[in-house]
Amino acid sequence: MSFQSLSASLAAHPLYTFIAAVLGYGLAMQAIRSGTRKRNPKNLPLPPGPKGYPIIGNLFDVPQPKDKPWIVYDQWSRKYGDMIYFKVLGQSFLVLGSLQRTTDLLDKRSSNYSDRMRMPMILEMNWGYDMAFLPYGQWWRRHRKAFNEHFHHNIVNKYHPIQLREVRALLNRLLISPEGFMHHLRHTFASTIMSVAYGITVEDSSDPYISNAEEALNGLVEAAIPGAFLVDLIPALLYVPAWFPGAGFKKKAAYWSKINDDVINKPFEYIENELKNGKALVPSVATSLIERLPEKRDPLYSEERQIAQNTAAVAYIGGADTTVSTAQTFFLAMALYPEVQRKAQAELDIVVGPHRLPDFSDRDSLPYINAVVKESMRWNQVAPLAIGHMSTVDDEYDGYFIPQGTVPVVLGNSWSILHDPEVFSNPMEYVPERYLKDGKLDPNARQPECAAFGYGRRICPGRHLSDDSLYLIIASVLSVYNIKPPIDELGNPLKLEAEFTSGFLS
Ligand code: HEM
Repeated sequence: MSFQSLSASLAAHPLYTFIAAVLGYGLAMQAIRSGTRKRNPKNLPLPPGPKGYPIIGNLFDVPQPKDKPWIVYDQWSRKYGDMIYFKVLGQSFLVLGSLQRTTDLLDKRSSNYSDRMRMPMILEMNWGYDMAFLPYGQWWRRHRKAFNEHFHHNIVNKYHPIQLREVRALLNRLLISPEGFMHHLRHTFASTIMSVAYGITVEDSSDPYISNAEEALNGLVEAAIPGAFLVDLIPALLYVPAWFPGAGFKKKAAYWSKINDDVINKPFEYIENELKNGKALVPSVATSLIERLPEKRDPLYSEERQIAQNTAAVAYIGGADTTVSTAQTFFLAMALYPEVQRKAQAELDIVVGPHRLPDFSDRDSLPYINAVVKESMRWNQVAPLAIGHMSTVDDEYDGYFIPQGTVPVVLGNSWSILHDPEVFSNPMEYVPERYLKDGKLDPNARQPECAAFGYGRRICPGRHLSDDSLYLIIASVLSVYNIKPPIDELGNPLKLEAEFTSGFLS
């Protein structure tokens, strides 16, 4: 074989293509980095972090999504400080490990730190409809505005009747089959948010709307931590054929993409058709958005329809899995901390009494219950690294250079912030008393809301709805049930240990 034919057949070999893509990408990123040096005229240092290798950077140091990355970053913070900078294949990451850092950058400079990393895997999975992954700009703003109109602080009380109905149904399901509490909680939130978003009442969790959305979320949990799939770091891999070893991500992406199609289209089209046929529907986010669409011949119609469709789907997707996770945390905490449970029930006995169930009007009179809601948010965060923010221009901060260009993904380590032993003594313990002073909520205590819902202009817009749901579940369940550990065959309580899953949502 001649040298030319050998090199020609090598060039056609997929492994060669792969290696060339990795090296090419690494070299391109090195070139961008040299460009970065030119943009740093004061020659400021980058923030500290683990030293990496040329081209691959810290590829072998970064924790995998299954390894609870927030805990690893928390340990790194002790070595490098509360700003850790590292690179993987040219992509820069900046992990912020304290409230001061997230406030300075993500809140106070949020006009610069509100973009999102382009994640090819997420887009391949058809998540482009979810505003959580949209780049900062006009298209995102239009989505956020449509969403806020239905979920801002002063409007969420219109969903109280749905929340009351669903939480009471939960109490009934818990009575019939208490051992299924994990499933019942999931059903309650899915059903609540389905009613809010589409006005659809879901009788059973095997309902295809719910099972589709849950399957879509399973994919998101796997893929949404930056770097979880190599293709996010080496977008050239998108062009590798699906049969190529290591290109399994393509099959996964195609599967989830189809599921997402159904999540976006099916319930929305159902509501659209029912309205077209003149059916009287329960008012919902979807009906209100559809009724306000411009005429079909209006040039804005198709964009506005897409925003409406995306907004309803995102309400469901953003709301179904997050709050349920915090409610499950609450159940675990009650089984582990009976004394906390007893105090919460004593408060309910005095304020609500034995003849009715608590409702939203009781909330201001239940400081201990409110503290339990807060501690359930803090003890284990649903989204411990929030969602990565990205800067749009170069920045100087505290004597460091923070480059745009290769664009640092800025991860607020909410877990570190809410487990800082200087602020929360014994942070691994579940202690609602941290938020109380003289029997009232202490306004000076650090609130978990400062980090649990993310930061700046991207802060979670569903937080008010979620807070109401959590309060009602916690107050209602504790007013009629005791939560205890399971028992063994001799009737002795099993020893429980708190253990949380890893991934984008914990
Ligand atoms: C315990 C409950 C919840 C938690 C802990 C939570 C947490 C978060 C976090 C950490 C972010 C990322 C913020 C950032 O980028 O800095 C976020 C974004 C978002 N959340 Fe939530 N969330 C919860 C409930 C909900 C609910 C109930 C909804 C919908 C009704 C929702 C809808 C969204 C949306 C649409 C975004 C994207 C915002 C954007 O990128 O502009 N979330 N959430």
